[in-house]
Amino acid sequence: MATKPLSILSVVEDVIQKNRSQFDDIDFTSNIRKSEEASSRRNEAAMWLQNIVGGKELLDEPSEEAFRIALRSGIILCNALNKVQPGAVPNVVEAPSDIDNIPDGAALSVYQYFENVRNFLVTMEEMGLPTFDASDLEQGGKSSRIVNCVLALKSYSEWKLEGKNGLWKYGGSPKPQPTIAKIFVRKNSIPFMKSLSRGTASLGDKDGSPSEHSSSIETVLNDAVLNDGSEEGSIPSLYSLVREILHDKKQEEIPFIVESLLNKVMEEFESRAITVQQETMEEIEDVEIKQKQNDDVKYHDDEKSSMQNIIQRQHENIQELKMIVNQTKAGMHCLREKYKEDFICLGSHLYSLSTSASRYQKVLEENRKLYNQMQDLKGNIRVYCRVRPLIGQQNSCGVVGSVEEESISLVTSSKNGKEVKKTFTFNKVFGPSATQGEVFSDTQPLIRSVLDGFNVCIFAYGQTGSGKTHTMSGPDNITEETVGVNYRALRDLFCLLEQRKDTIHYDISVQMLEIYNEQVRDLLMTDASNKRYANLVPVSSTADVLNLMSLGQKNRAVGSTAMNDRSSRSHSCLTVHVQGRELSSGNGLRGCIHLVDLAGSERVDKSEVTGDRLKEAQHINKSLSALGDVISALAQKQSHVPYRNSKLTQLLQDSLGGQAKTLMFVHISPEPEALGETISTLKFAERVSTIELGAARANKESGEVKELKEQIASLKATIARMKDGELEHFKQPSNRITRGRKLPRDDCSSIEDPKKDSSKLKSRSLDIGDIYWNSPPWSDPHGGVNGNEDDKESISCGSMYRDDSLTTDDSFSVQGDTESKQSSSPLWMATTASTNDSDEFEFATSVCSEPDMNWQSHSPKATAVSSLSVSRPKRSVHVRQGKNLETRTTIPSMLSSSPRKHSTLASQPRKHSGSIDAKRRSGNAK
Ligand SMILES: Nc1ncnc2c1ncn2[C@@H]1O[C@H](COP(=O)(O)OP(=O)(O)OP(=O)(O)O)[C@@H](O)[C@H]1O
Repeated sequence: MATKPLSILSVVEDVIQKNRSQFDDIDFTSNIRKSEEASSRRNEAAMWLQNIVGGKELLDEPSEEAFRIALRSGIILCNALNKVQPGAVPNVVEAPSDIDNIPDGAALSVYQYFENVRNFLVTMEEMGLPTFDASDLEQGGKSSRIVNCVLALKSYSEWKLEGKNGLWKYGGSPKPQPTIAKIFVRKNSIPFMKSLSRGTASLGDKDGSPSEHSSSIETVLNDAVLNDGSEEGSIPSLYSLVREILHDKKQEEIPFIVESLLNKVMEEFESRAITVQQETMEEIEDVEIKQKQNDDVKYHDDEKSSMQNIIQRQHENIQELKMIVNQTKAGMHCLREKYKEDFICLGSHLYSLSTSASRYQKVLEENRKLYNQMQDLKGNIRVYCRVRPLIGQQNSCGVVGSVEEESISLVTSSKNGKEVKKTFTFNKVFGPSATQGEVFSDTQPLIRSVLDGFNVCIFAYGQTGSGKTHTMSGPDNITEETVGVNYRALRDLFCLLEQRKDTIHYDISVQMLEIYNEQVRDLLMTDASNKRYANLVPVSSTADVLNLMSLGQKNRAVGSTAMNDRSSRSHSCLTVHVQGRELSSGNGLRGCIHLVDLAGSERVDKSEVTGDRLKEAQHINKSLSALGDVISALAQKQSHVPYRNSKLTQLLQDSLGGQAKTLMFVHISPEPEALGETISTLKFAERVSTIELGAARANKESGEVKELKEQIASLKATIARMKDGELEHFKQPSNRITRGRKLPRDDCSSIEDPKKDSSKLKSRSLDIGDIYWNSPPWSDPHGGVNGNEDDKESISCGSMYRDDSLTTDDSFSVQGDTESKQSSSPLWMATTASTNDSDEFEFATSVCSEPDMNWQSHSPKATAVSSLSVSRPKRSVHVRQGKNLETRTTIPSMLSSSPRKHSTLASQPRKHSGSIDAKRRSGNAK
């Protein structure tokens, strides 16, 4: 849009050009009306002044000239102002007293003129009321401004009279309200108006020729040009235009034409200014938009560049990360290689470690072997002698002359009264002052053997009151120092067990039996109704064993005799069964230790007893005599060892043969009156100590053998199930395949009920069925020593299995069905049983627990060590040359075989026939 230049000259020129014709047709009627309006206003002002001030200076309707002259002195104006606003002009210079004589129009003194008018105008201006120029009072034609001023004061006065306060706003002024455009125009208004004023004044000249008018207009235009400062070149055309308009106009028309022209110029100028302003605003907006767009572009550019920077940085980061990943990969590769090497290294270390471990195992095994070989070299039957102190005679040694490491001398008097010294040699001799600990220290190695799978028997032998119970159990008031071999042995057992727990797992069970008058009784029995089964109680600590021992002691039959009121007339046997499994190989081993406190060995005639006590003593002597027979048979390498002659030898069978290690504590009393018994005891003991059996063997079986056995057992079970009828046959008591032998009926009937409750101890009762199905076989690489049938029958490892040839209908029965027995796996048992002929008591131990089925299926060689009827190669029994052969004959009660009570078993064919029976028959034939 083309914007017209905003210069006064161009505006004036344009206005003149546009309104040229209009200036020619000015309506003078309106001019007249305006003139009338002006005179009316003047009259109103004059009237108001006259009313408020009074006086006669002002006429009712004064002419413009008269109005001006009346007000020239400023007195009326100041007085009127003081009336409206009292004290507004404090000092009003009054007119001289002869003012009436002063001609009209005569000039007042300069002082009056200046002072009053000035004060009036200043005050009016301060009050915010319209004013006029002081010169307006001097020149004609300007009364309208003076009139306006007076009417404004009047209006103010009326506003005040209405009781209003605050800022008064003049509403009656013909002045238009200022606008933006007018403000803009008013910039040049003062000189412009002055020019107009001057122009008007010049137009008012009487001469009033157009050239003079033109000259006035020219002056106005010149002022405008000078103030505008532009378009100097257009002045001539503007002059000619103005002249053209005014040259034919009358004098009185010119002000109106000029006023009209100026109004139009003002309007045009305002509209143009607004337009220019709008255009300027639009331009500014355009510029701003462009600026903004530029800014946006710049922002986008900046953003783009920052994004590019970010991308660049990220790219660099990615590169860096790639580098790190590559480095990490390389590191990982190195690490993997290193780990591989480490693994290989570790593997080789592990291999060497495992090799070392297996070597260590071998060394350990070798160590065990050597250890037990060393024990073997000491002899499998060892005899320790212990001398009891003289009771009540601390300083006397009685008949004991001297006690050496391995020998003891007795001082006796001969027939001729001379003192004779008799010396006896043993593996070890403990004097009266030997402590319980010292006695046990030489027993300790045997305990270790038990955990290595050997059978051990420690028994205390000696006459009543010689200290057997003291050695085995301890005195009545037991302390840590005085506890006997039993407790110490078990404590050691558990100690070793703990040490070996990383290599071998052990299960320990305890059995406690008593043989009284050739009757076997379970000392751990808590249930009186169940007399036929001996308890085998699992234990896990010495405390458990102590509790059991205490229960056993309570159950044990104790009576008094003339010689020792605390004497026990029964044999008691504490048996500890050990079953171990090597954790590495799975190989199993079994061992057991019998701790036997024998009844007193004194002769009946010295016991001075009769009746029941005599019977007890006879039984005791009989069983000890049977023990002597067995030992004698072993010493003389007899083909037949009469284990079956007493319950005691049956019980200890496994510990008296070549399989076991035996330790006999021989106790002697130092009292002179016991000399005879002492000598007999020592002779017997010395004889025993000369026996040297073959090397003992551990009860071990390899994992492979064990596995095969399990398979066989499983197959047998299947066969048994298939052949149900046959199984039923086995279930019949009369047909049951068992091993054992008959015992007198009263053995069982005489069993006493302890009626003791030991509910704290968990025990389990075992029966023959357990053995039948589950007991592991006993293998003997050496085979048997006895070739004849008696031996086959009598070979026992401390157990007596019922022979089916001996069983009768009222014998013990298998508890539960046979298959169910497979689920329980007891290894050892003791049972009581009865037959038609007599009651029987049977007890079994680990070493004789092979089931008959297994036993039958084994080859003779493999099963040679099975308890009953498998022939064994002859073992070497060496009898050391004793110093005194007389020993053999001086203990008739022990060494001379009492009439052997051969079991009918030997001559009776066994019902569970097979190779075993065939062998037996062939043995009989020999
Ligand atoms: N080495 C010893 N030191 C101190 N006292 C002992 C010793 N040996 C035994 N006695 C004491 O001698 C007495 C008899 O001992 P003990 O009862 O052990 O004999 P025993 O051989 O078991 O008799 P019995 O055959 O009648 O059972 C007890 O009072 C016991 O304390």
